[in-house]
Amino acid sequence: MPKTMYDKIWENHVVEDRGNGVALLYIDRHLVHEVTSPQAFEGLRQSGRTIHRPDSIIAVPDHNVPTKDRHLPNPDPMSTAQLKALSENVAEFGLDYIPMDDIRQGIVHVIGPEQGFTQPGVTLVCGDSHTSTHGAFGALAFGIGTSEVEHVMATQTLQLKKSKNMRVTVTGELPEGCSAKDVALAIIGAIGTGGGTAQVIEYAGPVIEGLSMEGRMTLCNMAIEAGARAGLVAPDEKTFEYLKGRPYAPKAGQWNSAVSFWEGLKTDEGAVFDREVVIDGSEIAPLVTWGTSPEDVVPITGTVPMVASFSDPAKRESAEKSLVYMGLREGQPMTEVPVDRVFIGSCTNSRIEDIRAAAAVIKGRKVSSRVIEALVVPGSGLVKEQAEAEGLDKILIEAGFLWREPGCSMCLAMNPDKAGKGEHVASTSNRNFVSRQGPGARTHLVSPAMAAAAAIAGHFVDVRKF
Ligand SMILES: CC(C)[C@H](C(=O)O)[C@@H](O)C(=O)O
Ligand code: SF4
Repeated sequence: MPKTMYDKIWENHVVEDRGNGVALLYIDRHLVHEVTSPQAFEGLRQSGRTIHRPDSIIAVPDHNVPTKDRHLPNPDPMSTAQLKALSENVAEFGLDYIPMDDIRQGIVHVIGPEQGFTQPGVTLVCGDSHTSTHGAFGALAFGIGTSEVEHVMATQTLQLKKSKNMRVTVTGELPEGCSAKDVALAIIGAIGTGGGTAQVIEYAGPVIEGLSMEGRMTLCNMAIEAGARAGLVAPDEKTFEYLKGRPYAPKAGQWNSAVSFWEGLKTDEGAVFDREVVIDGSEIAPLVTWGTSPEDVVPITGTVPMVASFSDPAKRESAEKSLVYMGLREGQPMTEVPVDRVFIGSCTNSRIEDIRAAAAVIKGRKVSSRVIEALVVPGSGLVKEQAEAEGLDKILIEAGFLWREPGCSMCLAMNPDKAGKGEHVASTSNRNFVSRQGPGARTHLVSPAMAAAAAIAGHFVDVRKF
């Protein structure tokens, strides 16, 4: 019977079939950050257990790290405690660790692929919901809770229920001025934040094939915002090219056999998906969110929706609340929404391609005087180094942007980078929840090019006409 890529990876990892679609699955790789690991290490210590395969783990601090003045004491005692716990735990358990002052440090979902640790066909977990990012390489990658982190550390397995197969095909050609972020937002806008529940989404079609690895990561990163267990893209020449020569990638002697195994992972001709969604990529426009859920998207050419336009009463009620929180009025053109702060970063959009896209818009222009602060936070030290080698930092700094050290930063404000109450933030991150970027802050999700254009204009603007 023809199989999907998800079926194949699942079957390759079953240790024990427990019936009813439940199985004990072997976990190949595990990424660890400071927020969701302290209790897991503590649990191991208390039960006198060790880590089954220390070589399956890379640990890195990212959420709490300050993005400036790293030589000074961390102002937040909770962050300090978590960062200290991570460095002590990795030493005690003998794990690969990328400390804060290492050029390779960065957001866990940026550094995994960058180090070649993320590979096609593997099962990869992390105590973090955006682990779906790694599906861009054809890895079965998903977020787990802290108790599962401990379980994987101790046993290298997880008991899981198999998800359903869903395929989202994006046809046609992406219009000028649109990027992977707009594709991700368009999909969530179409299927909703519950659209992928209990499913693994395989992204396919010419638009997906045309995306770079960075773009595919942006797309899979947001699979979780559509409620999916994981996102997947079939590995191809771009995937192999990206991985070749990276520190953890297969070495010369094993490379060819790895590639032929990876080539066999793609979904077989005629495999049946439980659900198929087709989106016309040529209809996608640069998108902006107006509400407090990632599904609340409108094209930049559009207006804030009328509450009465939602047929579902629950959605009507939440739209009403969102508009009050966001300080927007029904029918307001999106280009009239002001921007007080700009954040270009996060595991969604902090890779070199994202910084290049922002710099291309910003070059020779100045950040609007109404913008309090415009931040660019590269996803890793290596991204930062590359951007600086290309002179992108200079373009950004000359325009009035702040150029920072890598980390999660204002994506979730677990560090000193926060937006103020009532401020509208043009943000390249993935969640626009209430107070996500600081108490009372109003997040609008956009692509890097759209965030850059908003910084210059001081309000949202169509980057295609900019
Ligand atoms: C802190 C962590 C548990 C959390 C997650 O799992 O996603 C964070 O990364 C986020 O983006 O909200
Ligand atoms: S950048 Fe944001 S979404 Fe990504 S791991 Fe960090 S906090 Fe979570």
